[in-house]
Amino acid sequence: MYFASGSDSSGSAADSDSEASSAAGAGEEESEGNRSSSAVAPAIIRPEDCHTDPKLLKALVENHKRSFPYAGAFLVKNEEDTDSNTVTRSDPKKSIHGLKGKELLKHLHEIGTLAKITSIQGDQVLLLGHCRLRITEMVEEDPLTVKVDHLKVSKRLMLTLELVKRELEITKLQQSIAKAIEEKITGEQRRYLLNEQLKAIKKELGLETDDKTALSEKFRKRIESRKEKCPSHILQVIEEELTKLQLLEASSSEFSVTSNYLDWLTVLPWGDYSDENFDVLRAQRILDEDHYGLTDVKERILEFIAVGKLRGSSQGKIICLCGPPGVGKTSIGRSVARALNRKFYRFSVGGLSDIAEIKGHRRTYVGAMPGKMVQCLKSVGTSNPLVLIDEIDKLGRGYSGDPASALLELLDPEQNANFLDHYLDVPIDLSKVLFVCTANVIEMIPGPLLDRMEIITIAGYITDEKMHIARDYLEKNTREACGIMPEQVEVTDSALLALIENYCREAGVRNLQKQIEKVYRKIALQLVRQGVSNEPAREITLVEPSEQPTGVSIATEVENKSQRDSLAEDVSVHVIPTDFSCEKINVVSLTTKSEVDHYEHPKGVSKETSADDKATPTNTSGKMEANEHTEEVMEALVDEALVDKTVEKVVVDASNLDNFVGKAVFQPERIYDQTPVGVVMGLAWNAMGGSTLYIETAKVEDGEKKGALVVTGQLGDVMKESAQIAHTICRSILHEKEPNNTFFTKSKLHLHVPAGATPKDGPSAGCTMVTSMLSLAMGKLVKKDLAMTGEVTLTGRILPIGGVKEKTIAARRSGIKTIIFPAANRRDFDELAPNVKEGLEVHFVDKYSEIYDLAFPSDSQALAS
Ligand SMILES: Nc1ncnc2c1ncn2[C@@H]1O[C@H](COP(=O)(O)OP(=O)(O)OP(=O)(O)O)[C@@H](O)[C@H]1O
Repeated sequence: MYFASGSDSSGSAADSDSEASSAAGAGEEESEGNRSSSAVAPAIIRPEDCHTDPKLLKALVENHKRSFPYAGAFLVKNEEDTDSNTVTRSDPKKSIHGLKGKELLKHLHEIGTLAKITSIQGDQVLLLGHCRLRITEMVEEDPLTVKVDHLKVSKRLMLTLELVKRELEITKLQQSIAKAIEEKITGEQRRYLLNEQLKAIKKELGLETDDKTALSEKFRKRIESRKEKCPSHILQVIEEELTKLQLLEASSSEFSVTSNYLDWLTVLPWGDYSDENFDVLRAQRILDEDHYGLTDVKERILEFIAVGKLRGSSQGKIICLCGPPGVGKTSIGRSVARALNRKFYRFSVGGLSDIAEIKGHRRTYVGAMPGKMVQCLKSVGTSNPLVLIDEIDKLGRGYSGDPASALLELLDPEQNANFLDHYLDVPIDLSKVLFVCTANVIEMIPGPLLDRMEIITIAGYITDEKMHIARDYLEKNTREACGIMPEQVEVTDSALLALIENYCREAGVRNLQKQIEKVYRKIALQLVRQGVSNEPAREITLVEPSEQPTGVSIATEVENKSQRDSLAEDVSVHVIPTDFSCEKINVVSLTTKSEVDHYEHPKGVSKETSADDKATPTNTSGKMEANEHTEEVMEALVDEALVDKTVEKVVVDASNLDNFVGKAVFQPERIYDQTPVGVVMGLAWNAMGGSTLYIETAKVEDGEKKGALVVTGQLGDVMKESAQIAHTICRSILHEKEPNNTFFTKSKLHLHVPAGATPKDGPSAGCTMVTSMLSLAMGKLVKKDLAMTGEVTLTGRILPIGGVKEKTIAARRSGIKTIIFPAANRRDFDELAPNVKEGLEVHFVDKYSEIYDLAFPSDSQALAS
């Protein structure tokens, strides 16, 4: 950096962070404006490194003594800017001090600063910068004295001003923010302080306790009332947790975990039991009240209650109600709870795969919850509810733990006295809980669970039972739910029968219930359309002729007139113009307000006019006078209307059923009235109930060594094997019956089981397949209205099958008169209700030869093949 000395003096100067160098004084004449001087120093040089030019110092001292002590200071140009020959990189200071006059001037910046010499001590000069200068010409060489121009700087000032303004704004903003924050903090502090003071005062006065104390009080109060009944280990845990709660900071997460835990612990009904009712007669009445039939199921339940009565408690058994959907498993469970006077809780475990649903989460998890059983106890408020676990056969596969094992721990009477929920972490006694499970198929229930269950099977209903259920339970409930009076509707037996047989053929009655609901919804709409409302207020609309041919009307609500008197109090009368002749007064109908609004006016009557008139009852006396007899006639007609328009009953019978529920969904199961050669009816069952099915066999082609069998109809492996077995047996039977018949060795057969889209499996169609193939081989028709079921072995033995009741019901539904069952199933059949067995000819067989005799009686019609 370089400094220039004052105008008429010269010298050198240096300040603390820059280096002084030489300067040249200027002549007297420059003092007014053009002053010249110079000082040279390289950057980053310490004061001790400074070179003092005695001539320059002397000039500066002289200047300082005068009344105008100024010098000019100029920066040395950067090395790059200067001539490298003159100022070398290695020693710029030395080089610059060696220069004089013009040479030196060349290395100085043209612009410099006018500086006041404030003090000179020894060879140290203190300068104070004032304004900018520009060197114009050199006056003296040594010390360098130059003429200068004083520069005005207005543009820079403007820029500086802008910067200053900006800085000012920023400072102001910062100040206001700081102020706001400060105010907020002090406000909050104030509020907090005041609140704390208030709390302290209230506490002192005994008006309020703090949050922690209030919470602890709440938990203590809850448990206080059942301290006697609550197990001691639970009380101990509660006490420990309460102490812990007092030590925790109310805002900490641990505090909320502990208080939640205490909430659960104290809310459970420890030792609270509902008084069990073991009155068998009452139970029977309740069960009959809720369900038709199901005698064996009810009997089993009553036995169970009777044992409970003798023992004094009913625990120790898990009942499992098993049967197709909609047969009333869930609702039976609900009835049992009612009969025993236990609270009812239901949860489904279908698809359940997380054992936390049963056992709860550990408390360490965020959002941890106890399992279903603890939730159940909380919601029912007693320790001995009836818990219905639905869909136990559809339990999911666990990804963390096995849900079946968790259920076992819950259900097993041996284990559940000390059931441990992960969340509660204290043993709970569930031994007084009565568990009832439901399932569609027993086979899918996990073995260890099944082992501990008392299975009660509900097979499904026959038409007759469905009729009773529909008539006495479903229809009644639905009618009430729809707000329809019994006298307003009649659903005939034929309609119900058609509904059951053609629309809802499944084992249960859920679909039947839906269809009945559909019928009643339609009836409700029909009744409303007819203008019947079961609401108390009713309106009668009369149509009064307009005397004006333009259609201007006297339509109004007739109030306080004689008509009104003749009606019930809650009936009002609307008069709407229809005709221009005053003789014609029509009672439109007994109607609701909405019907009045939608009333179609006859031609010639302006709807708008009528509507307006109707809305604003005007003085109609003039018009009424014009039709003196109107009132009289109307009165008579209203009376008549009341008599005539009593509610028309809606009758639903088989002929108009499809107006209510659409076209029938089911075609009759029977495809053939008399099965042709090669076709035999079999019986099948699955989770949905029983059904009949046909086994059809046809010949594909003939020829030496062509004997073979193809099967179709989505048959499973077991059923395919059954077909192979049947094919083999048929050969030996045919050989025995007709030794010369070579049908099976020469014919390629095709066996099909409709319906082709439904997958089927199981061995129970074995005997039916044999019969079907033999019928074809011998060209004999099978006995009419015969159905059979039974597994067949290679030696012709008939093995038992499942679903006897379902199959019997299905056979009855299809109008079958004779059924063949395996002899081993006789017991199952004997257990069936008499109404299920009624009118059926049933044969129990051990060997296929017996079936043969039944299926092809000696007088059967033989057809030529
Ligand atoms: N015997 C019956 N008497 C009167 N109503 C019955 C009878 N059986 C079933 N119901 C009625 O049928 C409806 C369906 O019954 P529910 O829901 O109990 O069937 P579910 O066997 O539990 O079916 P899912 O296996 O699909 O759960 C209920 O409204 C029930 O009241």
